[in-house]
Amino acid sequence: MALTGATSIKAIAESGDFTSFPSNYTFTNDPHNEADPDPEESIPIIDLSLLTSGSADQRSKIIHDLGEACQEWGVFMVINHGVPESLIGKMFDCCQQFFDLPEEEKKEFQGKHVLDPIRYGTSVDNFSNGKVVFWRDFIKFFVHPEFYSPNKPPNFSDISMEYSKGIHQVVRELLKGVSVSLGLEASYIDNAMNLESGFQLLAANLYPPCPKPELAMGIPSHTDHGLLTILIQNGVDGLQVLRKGKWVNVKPVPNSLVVNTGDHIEILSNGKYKSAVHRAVIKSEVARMSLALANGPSLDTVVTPAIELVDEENSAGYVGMKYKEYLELLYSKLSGQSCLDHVRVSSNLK
Ligand SMILES: O=C(O)CCC(=O)C(=O)O
Ligand SMILES: [Fe+2]
Repeated sequence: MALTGATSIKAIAESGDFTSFPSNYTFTNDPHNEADPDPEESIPIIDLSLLTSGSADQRSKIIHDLGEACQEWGVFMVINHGVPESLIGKMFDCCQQFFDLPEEEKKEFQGKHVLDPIRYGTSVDNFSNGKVVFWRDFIKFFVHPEFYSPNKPPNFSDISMEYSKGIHQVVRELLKGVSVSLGLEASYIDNAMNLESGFQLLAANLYPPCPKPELAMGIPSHTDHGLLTILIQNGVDGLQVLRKGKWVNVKPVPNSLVVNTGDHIEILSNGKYKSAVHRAVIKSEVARMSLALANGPSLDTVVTPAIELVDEENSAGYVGMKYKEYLELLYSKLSGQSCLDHVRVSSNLK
């Protein structure tokens, strides 16, 4: 089989047609340094029901924990989030059915432009300018404020609409807590980021079984562009987050949502909360699937550090940029690598 970027990883993995591992899948930039198998601290857990309906004491404890999770980790798990397990199960079923479609049918969804609302692809966006192909197929679609979805399988659209609405609700609640943790009004981020028309991008990632998982990479080290990304997986681990210079394996507790901070939380908080650096490794003999739902400001919002967080001691560390322009820069010029350096005020590197 010809190993070109246009061939899905699923088709390649299923063909089993390797005499030696193809060099264009061998990833060397980000050496596969092992994550610490037994880290001293574990990833924080936030009980959302205490944030939304706990006592005043419980609420202030959770807000404190949430602030600490954002500041110290950039990743945390949310339990009692209210998104039904059955709905999550249906989402995975739909995504599996999508990836199981014949190649020609999936290719109908290949976008031409990086901001096309539905994009099926392999490796990473705009990968053709890079030499390494990552061990991942994806389908990405915009679900808010306008809703798009592939029309195959037939119930994909209904299920993903229900799922993304449920997640938007969770994100808006979390961002109330994040606002208070920054010393701002609870509705601050919701208003400043125009979350009523906030941009949501749903990405389903498929990482098929790999004959040499130690040589390949699913998604290399990166940060996400939005405010918060909500991630769930099909029970197979592979997400790692960089903490204090070391990769930490994320092992979600049952029925939790994994949340990571994105670039626009870093900008808005004037660098108090950093955008989480993470990657997806290939480890398993079985297929891994993850659903990453990026939740950002509205596309027209010009994001700057919150004025309340800027003073003589803490000058603004980032220049304002419209979120849409940020995305265009990220995807068309920078091939999905972090854009933060472009908005960071260089005299204020933290
Ligand atoms: O599959 C994962 O665990 C990570 C996915 C991810 O980082 C992304 O889609 O941006
Ligand atoms: Fe990511």
